[in-house]
Amino acid sequence: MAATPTTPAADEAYDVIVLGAGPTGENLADRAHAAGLSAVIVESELVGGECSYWACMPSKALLRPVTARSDARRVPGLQGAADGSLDAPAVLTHRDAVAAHWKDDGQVRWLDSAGIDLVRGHGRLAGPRRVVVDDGERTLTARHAVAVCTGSRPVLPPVPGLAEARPWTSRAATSSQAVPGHLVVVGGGVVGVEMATAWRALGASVTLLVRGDGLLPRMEPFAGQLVAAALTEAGVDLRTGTEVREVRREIPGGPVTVVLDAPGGPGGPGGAGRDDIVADELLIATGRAPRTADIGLETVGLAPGSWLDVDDTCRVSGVTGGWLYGVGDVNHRALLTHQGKYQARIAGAAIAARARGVPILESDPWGAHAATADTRAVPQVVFTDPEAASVGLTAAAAERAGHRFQVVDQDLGAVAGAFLYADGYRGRARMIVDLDREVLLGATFVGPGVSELLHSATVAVAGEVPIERLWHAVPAYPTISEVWLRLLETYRG
Ligand SMILES: Cc1cc2nc3c(=O)[nH]c(=O)nc-3n(C[C@H](O)[C@H](O)[C@H](O)COP(=O)(O)OP(=O)(O)OC[C@H]3O[C@@H](n4cnc5c(N)ncnc54)[C@H](O)[C@@H]3O)c2cc1C
Ligand SMILES: NC(=O)c1ccc[n+]([C@@H]2O[C@H](COP(=O)([O-])OP(=O)(O)OC[C@H]3O[C@@H](n4cnc5c(N)ncnc54)[C@H](O)[C@@H]3O)[C@@H](O)[C@H]2O)c1
Repeated sequence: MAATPTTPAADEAYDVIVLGAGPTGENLADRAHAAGLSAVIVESELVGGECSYWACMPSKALLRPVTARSDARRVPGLQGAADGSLDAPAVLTHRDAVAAHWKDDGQVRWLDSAGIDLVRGHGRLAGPRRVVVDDGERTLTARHAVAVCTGSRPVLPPVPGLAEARPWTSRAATSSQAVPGHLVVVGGGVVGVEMATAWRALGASVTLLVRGDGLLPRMEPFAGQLVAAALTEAGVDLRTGTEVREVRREIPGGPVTVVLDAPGGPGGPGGAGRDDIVADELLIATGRAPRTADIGLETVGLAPGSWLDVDDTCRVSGVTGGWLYGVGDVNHRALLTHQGKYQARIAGAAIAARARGVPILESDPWGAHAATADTRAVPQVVFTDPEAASVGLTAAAAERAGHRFQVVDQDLGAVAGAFLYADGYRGRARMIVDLDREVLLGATFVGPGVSELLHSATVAVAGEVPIERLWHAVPAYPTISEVWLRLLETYRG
């Protein structure tokens, strides 16, 4: 019997099509809509993206009880109240609520209220300004722009047996319903240290394997050192200079054997060697890759699977007609929710200006149409215990960039506010001063409660506030912010 011919659905036209409803895509669609453009978002999983369900929000829900308990333990009079272990089931239940039980009704309601259309399904480019959803079920065309906001996914290094062992990646590490007895974490970056902190405090034995000589290699070295000391004190078995050579898991869901190339002799193939670790679970936290392998990049002359190379308006380079944008993780400028949302505001404004035919965009650094902060003033908080917070350049990055600069350090524990915040407060602050322009290039704070201190530094770095004016920004006494005064006093002599 002949198949019934189907009529192809007519193209649906919008001013802007957004691929991916993570924090970046939502904000881009919102900006476009606020500028009077029609916008549709295509989403293959949950509206809200990685951040809401398997990244920022659930991970911070797991970490908040850890830092709250530590803070309480360091305040005289409260120690007894905060003794004992965390109530793991209560923490996991709260985490489930923070992740909205992996349902996106609330975010869909927000899209509705914002006047943004939603198409569920996998979106792919099909030539200039066209997107097909779920292999042609629907075809969308864009009058002005298509914005790829498809984010990133975890990378598994090419270790024999690793993929077959089905290790945890960030999704399982933020959504697991049970605490593993023994968790091995590979990678000493942000995901590795945050998840080692959380699962250790929830009761797991944790082994953290790092191939370099320290943690958090993109931050000032003292950040990794202080976090490493605290993790070790908390009972984490931290092993640096260690490579994973092979992984074996004979029974799905059963124990996993991690074979190491560690100093002191590798374990042999077959049986368990001296340095092998047998654990209940293995988390791989070794970085991210773009989610661009299957989005039709080849139909517009780009290489599938690549990070999208963009200009400061987030427009993708090398695409005729300039209608394609790459915003958020997918452009690899700064893999952080707040930076993706910032880029979305900038790109949304640029798309709207171009749609209106504005002849010259404000595309100089710090202009309305130029993403600038995502390369020059990126704030990041690592929510470990102690917290590590930084913005702008480290000393090493300032050196590489050829600046003439001075490093100014301060013991955070010596500040009155810190002394009151916690008994035996341990922490450190550093600012990097540009000696030619007398402004801050960067700042780093490590210690309990420093996350809320970071925005002051972000304002100073992004605003290029002259040191002589910062001298008049008087921190309230007795707060941890008084570290600013100590840093400036040290610098001015
Ligand atoms: C464990 C962890 C913790 C983190 N914690 C923080 C933190 O505390 N603070 C912070 O700032 N950042 C944090 N991040 C980083 C943050 O999660 C990302 O920077 C952020 O989610 C990027 O947003 P995005 O919108 O670019 O991409 P995503 O959030 O990844 O969203 C992309 C969306 O696109 C959809 N999609 C992909 N392909 C298609 C397609 N072909 N068709 C339709 N839809 C598609 C996906 O389903 C997804 O919903 C963390 C990351 C991890 C892994
Ligand atoms: N609090 C936050 O802001 C937060 C939290 C989590 C994640 N994130 C973002 O998510 C992104 C991903 O985080 P991540 O920790 O996966 O990546 P990352 O790039 O921060 O760290 C990955 C680490 O793994 C190491 N590594 C790479 N290959 C390895 C291998 N084969 N064996 C052992 N180690 C290896 C790297 O040297 C690096 O130190 C980051 O860019 C981060 O900004 C942010």
